[in-house]
Amino acid sequence: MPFLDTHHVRLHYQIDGLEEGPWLILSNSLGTQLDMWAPQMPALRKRFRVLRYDTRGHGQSSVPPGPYTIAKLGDDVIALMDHLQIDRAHFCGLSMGGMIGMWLGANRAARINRLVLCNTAALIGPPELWNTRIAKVNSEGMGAIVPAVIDRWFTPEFQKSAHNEVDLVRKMLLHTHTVGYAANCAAVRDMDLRESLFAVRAPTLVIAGAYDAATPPQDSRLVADRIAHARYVSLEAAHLSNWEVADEFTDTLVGFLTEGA
Ligand SMILES: O=C(O)CC1=CCC(=O)O1
Repeated sequence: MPFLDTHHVRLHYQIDGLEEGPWLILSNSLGTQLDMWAPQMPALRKRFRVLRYDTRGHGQSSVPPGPYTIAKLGDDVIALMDHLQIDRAHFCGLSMGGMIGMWLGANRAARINRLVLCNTAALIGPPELWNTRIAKVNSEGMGAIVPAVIDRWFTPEFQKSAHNEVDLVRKMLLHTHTVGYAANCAAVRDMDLRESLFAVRAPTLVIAGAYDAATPPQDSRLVADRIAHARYVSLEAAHLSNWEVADEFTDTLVGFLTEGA
C-alpha cells in the first residue's frame, strides 16, 4: 500500500499492470477513491502501467485543511509523477478528476500524452450550490447528501438493476471524510477552466453521459469544442458512466489510448 509523503500531504496510490507498458494515470471523482476505476482495471492492466491514486481528502490519502484548489490537486499529480520518475503519462479523470486533467493539459502540457476527460465540465456551478452542499456535510455529515448524489450519478434503471455496484459506490461516498469532501467541493466551486481549454494541445477524448445531470452533455460538448481536434463521445449513462456502461466506457478509453500505438 504505497504512499507519497510531502511536507503538505500524504497521497495513497496503487500501481498495476505491465512493467514496460505506457503510463496511464486515473483520477477519481469527488466523493470516491481509486477503487472507482475497478470496472476498467481488468482491461487496463493488460495494456498499461496504471497509476491510480486517492485525491487528497479522499480514501487513504490525508485530509489537509481546506479549501483546496484544482491547481493544488494538479500539482499533487505532478508530485506523484516526479516521485515515480514518470516523465509523461496518459491521463484519464472523471468529473473533478477531469477538471484536474484539463488543468494539467493547459498548465503542465509537457507531462501529458493523451488526455481523457470523462463526465466533466470546465465550470460546475453555481457557487451557491457548492456552498449549500458544504454547509450540509459540515452540519449533518455525508449521509445527508448521499441519496441526492446517487440519483445524479446513476439512472433509475441502473439503480434498480445493479444493486451491488451502486452499493459499492454509495459506500465510497459515505466513507469520504467530511472535511476532505468539503475542501474538494471548494476546489470544484472555485474553478473556471473555460479559457484554459484553448491552451490544451494533447490529443483529447471527451466522454459525456447522455443522462448526466451533474455535468450535462452540453457542458462536455463545450470542453470538446474548445480543445483543438478533441473527440467527443456520448454514452447512454448518467454521471458515473464508467460503472453504468462499464464495457462501452472501457472499450472507448482503450480504443482512444491505443490508436496508432
Ligand atoms: O457530486 C456531484 O454531484 C457531481 C460532481 C461534481 C464534481 C465531481 O467530481 O462530481
